[in-house]
Amino acid sequence: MSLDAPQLLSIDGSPFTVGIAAARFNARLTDALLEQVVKQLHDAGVKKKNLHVVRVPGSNELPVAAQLLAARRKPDVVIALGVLIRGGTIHYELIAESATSGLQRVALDAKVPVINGVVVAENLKQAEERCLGKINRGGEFANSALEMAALKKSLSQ
Ligand SMILES: Nc1c(NC[C@H](O)[C@H](O)[C@H](O)CO)[nH]c(=O)[nH]c1=O
Ligand SMILES: CC(=O)[C@@H](O)COP(=O)(O)O
Repeated sequence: MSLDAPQLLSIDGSPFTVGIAAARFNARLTDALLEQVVKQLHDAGVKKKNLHVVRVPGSNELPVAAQLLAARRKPDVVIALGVLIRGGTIHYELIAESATSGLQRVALDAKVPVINGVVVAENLKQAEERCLGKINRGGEFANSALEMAALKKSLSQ
């Protein structure tokens, strides 16, 4: 279990615009991740009007949604959220790989940081621990987003 996430740097989120794409697959868990992310961003000062949330069917659709958000909403950072749980076939593994490389591609092509907030779990218990339990992955994704938005801003000046 990975618990060694970096400490949040002291970052004022008030100047930032954030795009969030969240899958609807495994909705109880992705909704919880989304709540954690939004709470952390609000706590850091990100304004409600500067949060653009879109939903997609599953994690496979996240790269396109991230690309559309990056192009249409001009965010400082995009966060992609999904929960992939091993099924009976290797389908989840293929999606995990293509979503990961797709999200990175969008980030590099659009020159906008894209946070990979896709939880990939062997089973429901692992996924619940990360989205509903003592591991606050959503908060960690939000912190990464704030740090990358701040980095982008500082290097753009
Ligand atoms: N099995 C999971 C999926 N599967 C759905 C795909 O992401 C996609 O929507 C479908 O293949 C149509 O392109 N998605 C998740 O987010 N989590 C899963 O566990
Ligand atoms: C339909 C899916 O997204 C797929 O991952 C479901 O799992 P399975 O591998 O059992 O077909």
